[in-house]
Amino acid sequence: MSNRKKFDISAYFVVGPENTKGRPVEQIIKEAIEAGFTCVQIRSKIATARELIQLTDQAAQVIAKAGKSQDVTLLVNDRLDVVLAAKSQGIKVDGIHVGQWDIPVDVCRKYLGQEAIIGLSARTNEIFDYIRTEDTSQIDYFGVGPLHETMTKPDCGLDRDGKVVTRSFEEISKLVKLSKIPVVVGGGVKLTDIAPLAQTGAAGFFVVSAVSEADNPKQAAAELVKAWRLNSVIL
Ligand SMILES: Cc1ncc(COP(=O)(O)OP(=O)(O)O)c(N)n1
Ligand SMILES: Cc1nc(C(=O)O)sc1CCOP(=O)(O)O
Ligand SMILES: [Mg+2]
Repeated sequence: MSNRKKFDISAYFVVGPENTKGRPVEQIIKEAIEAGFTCVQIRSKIATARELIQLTDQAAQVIAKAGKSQDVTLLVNDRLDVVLAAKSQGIKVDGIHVGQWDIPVDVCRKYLGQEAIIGLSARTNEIFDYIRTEDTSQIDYFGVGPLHETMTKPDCGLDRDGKVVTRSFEEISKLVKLSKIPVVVGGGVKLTDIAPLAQTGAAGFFVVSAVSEADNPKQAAAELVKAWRLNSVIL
């Protein structure tokens, strides 16, 4: 199912070793997947390239052991080099997530090919401009946020004055209606956000800490997935 025509970003887990309170990343990924998460992004600002390749390998193996290689999408944040190295080692990684200041989408597409899944994030108001002015045909989804200020990524949503600008459900609904590609929303997302978020028509939510820092990650993940399924307007 993880190809450009059919992939599921409804419950999207972003994680790296700095997010797990010292617990093994692969164990928490395993629990998130068992609980029904549909997409995993390996994201670390401290891990080396070799560590990121290893984490990607571990995630791919966990997904395969759960029998979900065709159902759960595995992406790497920022690092085209890591995706290429992982693929060259035979690791099943489906694509990359980049921001507007990262490796450009056309370069990712050139090296990863037409089958790869490429997500792009930007601040919501920039995405409105992006949708109006740019060709989005090479992008598979937009990652949008922050819904709330978050310690996981303190620099997200910063405006020119250094103030964090968060996104309203109304803005997200508007963006979802305008966008030709799916929109996944994150940034401080907690269980209580899932129902109103699902009602915006977004394709999904992404979280780091709501799962990775939970006392019981599997239970936290299961509650998020259940809430999304109960409230989603997308069938
Ligand atoms: C699904 C998703 N959406 C947004 C982001 C943020 O990407 P970016 O702005 O490039 O910031 P970093 O994650 O690289 O710090 C994301 N990673 N995933
Ligand atoms: C990786 C990332 N991107 C964001 C954005 O708004 O673009 S917020 C974010 C981190 C989200 O972590 P948590 O679920 O712990 O708040
Ligand atoms: Mg980035």
